[in-house]
Amino acid sequence: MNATAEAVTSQAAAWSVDPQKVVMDCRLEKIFYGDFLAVRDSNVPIEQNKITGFIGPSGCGKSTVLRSLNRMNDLIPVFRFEGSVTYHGQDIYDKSIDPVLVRRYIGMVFQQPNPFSMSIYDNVAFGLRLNRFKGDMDERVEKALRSAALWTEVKDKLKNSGLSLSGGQQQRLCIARAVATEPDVLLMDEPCSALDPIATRQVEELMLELKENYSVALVTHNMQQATRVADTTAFFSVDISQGGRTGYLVEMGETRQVFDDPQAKLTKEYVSGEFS
Ligand SMILES: Nc1ncnc2c1ncn2[C@@H]1O[C@H](COP(=O)(O)OP(=O)(O)OP(=O)(O)O)[C@@H](O)[C@H]1O
Repeated sequence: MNATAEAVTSQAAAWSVDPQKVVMDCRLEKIFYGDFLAVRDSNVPIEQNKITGFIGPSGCGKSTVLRSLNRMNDLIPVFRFEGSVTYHGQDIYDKSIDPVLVRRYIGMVFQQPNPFSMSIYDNVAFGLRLNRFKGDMDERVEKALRSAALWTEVKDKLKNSGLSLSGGQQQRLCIARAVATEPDVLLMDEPCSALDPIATRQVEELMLELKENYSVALVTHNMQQATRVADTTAFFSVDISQGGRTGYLVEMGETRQVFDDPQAKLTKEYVSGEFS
């Protein structure tokens, strides 16, 4: 069986998900940058209150897929999307949908902690002000910082610059900023790659707490991290059979199954470290 046929079969065979628990139904048919087909044929359901991990070798399209889930790629002029991403029954790529509103409900945390050059308080309040939040700002800022497990460390220095924090604290500040507007889904693109092991562990523990209230999609290069935090894992690979380098979903399932009993040969080779 060739890689393409194997991928289609394994996706179908490995896993079935209860549609009632799917918060985002992502059917990614083709994603282009200009003429380059970056990702094809990947159905990636994101389940409610679970962490869905995306793993795979460099360049297989993990970040492209993640950024397609809240229309972040729209900011790239050559980006073109075919397929649908349905959030609570609404296709976010429908012409009538405002991408800014999409990002209000589907928030994002990036690889490099990127606090704005402003106070800790203002960093968290930023999105609320943008959305013309009329409620008690202090209360919401505190709530967001508590959700990001940062409150006790910063409560006495809220006027200090966000840039004065350590890398791990900055990343938790970015998580606080993302959750302040109370989104529904959090997209996290390698949120620990710039952090040391202690800060990584703190952010991982935070992710496990956050999934009580949010549905999380997580790109990670770190397979141990996927096994520690992801409920479900999607493994992507690169198809070079047509002369290009096109990413596609090989297999998706419960994390334990993907790592301990992979259905596809490619998944088995990847999780056992035979190729990276
Ligand atoms: N803005 C862009 N313009 C053109 N091509 C891009 C752009 N962003 C990504 N690509 C290409 O799309 C493909 C997938 O990239 P992507 O960053 O999504 O992969 P990835 O699996 O997240 O990689 P990594 O693990 O190295 O971060 C790569 O071939 C990359 O060069």
